[in-house]
Amino acid sequence: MATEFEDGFPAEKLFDQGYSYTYDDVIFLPHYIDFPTDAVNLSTKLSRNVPLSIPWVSSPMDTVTESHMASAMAALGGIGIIHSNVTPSEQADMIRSVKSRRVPILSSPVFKAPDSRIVDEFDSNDVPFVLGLRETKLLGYIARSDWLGLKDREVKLGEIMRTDANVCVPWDYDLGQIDEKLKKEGRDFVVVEKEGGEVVDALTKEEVDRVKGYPKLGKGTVGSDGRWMVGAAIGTRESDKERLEQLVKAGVDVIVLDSSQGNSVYQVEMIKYVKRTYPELDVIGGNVVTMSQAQNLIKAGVDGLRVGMGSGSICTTQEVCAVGRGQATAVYKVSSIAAQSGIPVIADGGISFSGHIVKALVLGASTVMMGSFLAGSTEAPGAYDYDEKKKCRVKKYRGMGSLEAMAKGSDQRYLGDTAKLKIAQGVVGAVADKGSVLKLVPYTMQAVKQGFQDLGASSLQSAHDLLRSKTLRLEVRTSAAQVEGGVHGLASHEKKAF
Ligand SMILES: NC(=O)C1=CN([C@@H]2O[C@H](COP(=O)(O)OP(=O)(O)OC[C@H]3O[C@@H](n4cnc5c(N)ncnc54)[C@H](O)[C@@H]3O)[C@@H](O)[C@H]2O)C=CC1
Ligand SMILES: O=c1[nH]c(=O)c2[nH+]cn([C@@H]3O[C@H](COP(=O)(O)O)[C@@H](O)[C@H]3O)c2[nH]1
Ligand SMILES: [K+]
Repeated sequence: MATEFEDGFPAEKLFDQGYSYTYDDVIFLPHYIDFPTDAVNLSTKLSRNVPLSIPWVSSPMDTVTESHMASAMAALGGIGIIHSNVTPSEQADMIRSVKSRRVPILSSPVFKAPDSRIVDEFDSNDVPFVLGLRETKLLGYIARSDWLGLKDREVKLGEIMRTDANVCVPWDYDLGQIDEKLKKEGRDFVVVEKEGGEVVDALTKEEVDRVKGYPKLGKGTVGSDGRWMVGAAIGTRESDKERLEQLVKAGVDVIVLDSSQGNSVYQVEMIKYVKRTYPELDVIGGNVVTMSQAQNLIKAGVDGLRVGMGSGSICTTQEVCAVGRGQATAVYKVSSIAAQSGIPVIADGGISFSGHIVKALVLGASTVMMGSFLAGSTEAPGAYDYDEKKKCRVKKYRGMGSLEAMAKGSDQRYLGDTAKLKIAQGVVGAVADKGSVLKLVPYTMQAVKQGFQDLGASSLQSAHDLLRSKTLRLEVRTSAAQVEGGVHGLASHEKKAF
C-alpha cells in the first residue's frame, strides 16, 4: 500500500538536514497491518556468510561476552563476539568451549585427581559432586550425599568414587536429550564429553530444569562444522595476526576488527591480510558512522560493518574527542551505502529497550549489538553484587576504553605502545540484574515483532524495502513529544514489560 499523502518525512529527507539524530529523537509513523505478529520473520545476516535466525549480537567486551554468553546467544539464534582483553590462548579456549557444547549452560564442575583427598570441596552447599579426572578424562565421581555418609574421609578419591560410564553424554546432546536421560535414569547430573572422552562440563538437573523453564529455544546458530557459531574480536596490531591464527585454529566463525574509528590504514591493511590469509573467514570492519568511512572498508573487502561511535552507554568518546554521530543518523547513512554492496550492518551501542532495536533494524541495520542491555544477565561474566542504595543485584559493566579495562590488558593496543599519557574513553559502572538472556531475548524479540507489525513489515527485507521506497515515514520528536511518549504524570508506577 503506497502512501497517497505527503505525511511525515521519508528517511532520506529527514536525515539530510544537518542534525545528528539518535533513536529517541525519531519516531516511525504506523502503516498497515495485514499479518499476525507471529508471521514476522526476523532472520538475518551478521555478515556476508553468517546467517542468524534473530538479529542479535553480544558485544566484544570483557563484562559482556565470554563462553557462557556466546553459547546462549548461539542457542537463541544470535551470535556472541568474544572479547580480546585476554591472552590469545585464553580467547581461543573460550571459542573451544562454545564449540564443545549444545546447551546454553556453563557450570564449571569441581574435579580432582583420583589419588588426592577431598579437603574442603564440599564446604560450599553449591557443590553437588566432585569428578575424578585424569588429565581431561572422567574416571569416576563422588556425590555430596555419598561423601557426607562416609565414616573415613581420609581416603583417596579413587578409592571411594563411583565409576559409571552411563553418566556421560556426547557433546552434541541438546537440552531435550539431556533432560530425557536425567528423567529416565533418575539422575541428578550428567557429564558431557567430547570425542575422545575429554570432559566438557557436568550439568545438574537443577540447571537443566532452570533453562527448561524459559521460552522454548528456536533454531540455534550452527556453522558448517556442525557446531555453534561464535565470533571473536581482534585489533589491528602486528601481534593480532598471531592472535588470529590461534582463533582460527580454535574454529572461530567470524572476526570483528574492534576499533572506535575503523577507517584507518591499520584496519584497511588488516582486512586485506585476513581476506588474503583466510579467504573463507568473514571479517567485520568498524566502527564507522559515515558513508565514506564505510565505502573505504567495503573497498578493502569487509564482509560486514559495525556502526556506532560514542553512542554506547559507557562511552565518553564524543565528550573526549568531539567525534562521532547520533546513532540513528549513523545507522541510516552507513546502511544506505552498505546495502548497495550487499554488506550487512551491525547497529552497535545505545540500545536500551525494544523500541531502539526496532528503530535500528528499520533504519537499515541487519543486526543490533548490545553491551549494557546484556551485561546484568546470568550469562554475562562476573558475579553479582548487591547495591544497597538501589536495593537490587548488580553486575559490573565497563567500557573497553576505561582506565580499568585498559589496565587489564587493552592498554598496549589502546594508546599505542609508546604512549605515556593514558586518556580514558569509557567508564566503569554497574547494571541491574536482568535474569537470564534465555528469557530476556525471546520476550524482547516478541516486542520487536510487534513494532514490525505496526509498520507493516513482515521481515527485515520488507522493512528495508519500505525504508528505501520512501513508504516508511518518520518524524523528529520534540523534547515535549519525547516526554509524552514515555510514562508521565503519574504519582508512581511500576514498569514491567514481561
Ligand atoms: N564504538 C565506540 O564508540 C568506541 C569503542 N571503543 C572500544 O574501546 C576499545 C579500543 O578502541 P580503540 O581505542 O579505537 O582501539 P584501536 O586499537 O583501533 O586504536 C588504538 C590506537 O592504536 C592505534 N593503532 C591501531 N593499530 C595500529 C598499528 N598497527 N600501528 C600503530 N598504531 C595503531 C590507533 O590509531 C589508535 O590510536 C575497543 O574495544 C572499542 O570497541 C572505544 C571508544 C569508542
Ligand atoms: O566510547 C567508548 N568507550 C569505551 O570504553 C567502550 N567500550 C565499548 N564501547 C562501545 O560501546 C558498545 C556498547 O554500548 P551499549 O552499552 O550502549 O550497548 C560496544 O559494543 C562498543 O562499540 C565503548 N565506547
Ligand atoms: K555515550
